[in-house]
Amino acid sequence: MSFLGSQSLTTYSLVSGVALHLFALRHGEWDQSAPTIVAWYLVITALGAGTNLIQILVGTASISRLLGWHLLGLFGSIVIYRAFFHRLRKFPGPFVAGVTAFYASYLSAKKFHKFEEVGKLHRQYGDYVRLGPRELSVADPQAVPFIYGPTAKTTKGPFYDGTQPYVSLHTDRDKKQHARRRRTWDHAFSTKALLDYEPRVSKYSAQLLSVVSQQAGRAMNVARWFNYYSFDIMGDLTFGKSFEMLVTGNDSYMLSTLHGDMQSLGPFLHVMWIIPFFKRVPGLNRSYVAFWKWLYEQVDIRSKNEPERPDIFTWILKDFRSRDQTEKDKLFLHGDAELAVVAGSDTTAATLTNLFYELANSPEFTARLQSEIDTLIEPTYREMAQLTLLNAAIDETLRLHPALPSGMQRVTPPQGVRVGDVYIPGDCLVQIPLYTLFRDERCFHQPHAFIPERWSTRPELIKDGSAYIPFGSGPFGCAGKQLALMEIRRITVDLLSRYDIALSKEQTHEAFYEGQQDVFTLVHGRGLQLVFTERIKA
Ligand code: HEM
Repeated sequence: MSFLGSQSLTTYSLVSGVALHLFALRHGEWDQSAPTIVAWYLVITALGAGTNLIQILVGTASISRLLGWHLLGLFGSIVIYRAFFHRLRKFPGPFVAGVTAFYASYLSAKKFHKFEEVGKLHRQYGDYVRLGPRELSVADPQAVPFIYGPTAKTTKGPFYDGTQPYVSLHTDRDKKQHARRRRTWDHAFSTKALLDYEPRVSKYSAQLLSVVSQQAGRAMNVARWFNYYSFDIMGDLTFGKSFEMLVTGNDSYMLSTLHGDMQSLGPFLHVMWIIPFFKRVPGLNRSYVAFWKWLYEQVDIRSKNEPERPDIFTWILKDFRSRDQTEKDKLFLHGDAELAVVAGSDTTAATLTNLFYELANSPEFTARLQSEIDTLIEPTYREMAQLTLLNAAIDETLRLHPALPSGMQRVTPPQGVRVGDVYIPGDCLVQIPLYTLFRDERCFHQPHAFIPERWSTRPELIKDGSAYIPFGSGPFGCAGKQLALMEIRRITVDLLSRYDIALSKEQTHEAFYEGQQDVFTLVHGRGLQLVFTERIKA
């Protein structure tokens, strides 16, 4: 005997799926709850099967069949809604992109060249492309102030929840709280604080010089050594000790874990609901748990050992100690420790690699740059900051190869955002692909060519400089920009004053470009083989 007819229960199952989507999942963000939702499904299914509940209710209907109808209702409703009723439906783009965020993941995973794939979509569909069900890629230079500018009404998107429960300054989505924390970071990068960091930067520059002197005349993978340089500096300025990679010549635990995670998780950054599984499911989370245990140990050691001269962590600890030191404060502290190393390393290393690639391809410009550098005897940070050609080369490198090539995710405010004639509805994800934008004819003449002079003697080659934001802009712009520039200038000056550079015979342009990987920041998977030759000065 059955309590309900099998037919009506099938209908209820289907309708329950539709209702779950329309009245619950369609509203708000559920990414962080994904493991809990899946766990509930498993529990209910097990209970239904284990207690013969279904048999009592419907006789012959099986739990798996009803679950099937429920899921059909749920996913059917999601697809129909996204394709035909969603507020972004009028924006052009591949049909699949509008239906599932896995499309953007597919673009990311395909050779890790999302910046190029998205560029192709813009050439096909125009400035506004629907890249995901709730996501727009915007390549309109006019949109920059509305999405990233100091007075933009946008907030950071769900991508930033990827580090939950650890919330760093970078991943803090609460604007007020972020502004409070940002003041601490701004102290850590004040002009005075930077002077404390200068001797450390010089020390690691000298270590890298020593490595280069041993390998001069032979092909050398500089991408690897620039990574060691930037990571060792950030280790020193955060944990009070270098990772010693410039000395040992081996990858540290931090670098290999970070790069491993970026490779495996990079493609999932558009489907953030998957990330919590990697943190909470036993077995899957082994590397995650081990990493944070290691990080806690480093923070603990650093907290008990104050360095002679203040470092970045001095400021973060000071703020932490002035607070109640609640569990939340501890999550902030450890989130910030990770951020300091992560934000400061790959970005700087990738920029150095790209800079040296461009310089090796521009011998005439590099010779002039060397002459400029030769005017300084023992260059200080302040003096290096005045080198016109050096600064122009860095700017031009970041234009052609932005360290965050696909831009930064933001959410539009409830009232939406208007850019000229285009209205972007509220509560949508927007992202400006910096790689595409910085190579836009509307912003720069000869946009694909490396012409540093556009930033010095030939400003007419810049049509719209306001779109150029390699360090971001507004309240969430890069906190460590001046440290990054100090590191880049120091090692560039030290190397170019002693060495000429050239691509090694084996290094092709294709391999260099193919090896660039977009995993939120840009990394050089295949490296860059350069040959350093001692300079013969007149
Ligand atoms: C060439 C090197 C660098 C580039 C191109 C760069 C670029 C950027 C960009 C575009 C952002 C905005 C990210 C977003 O909105 O999601 C950012 C944020 C940030 N960067 Fe950098 N960065 C570089 C080096 C550094 C260094 C050396 C540090 C030192 C720790 C650093 C610390 C930070 C921090 C703390 C944030 C978060 C700021 C906030 O949310 O208020 N960066 N960076």
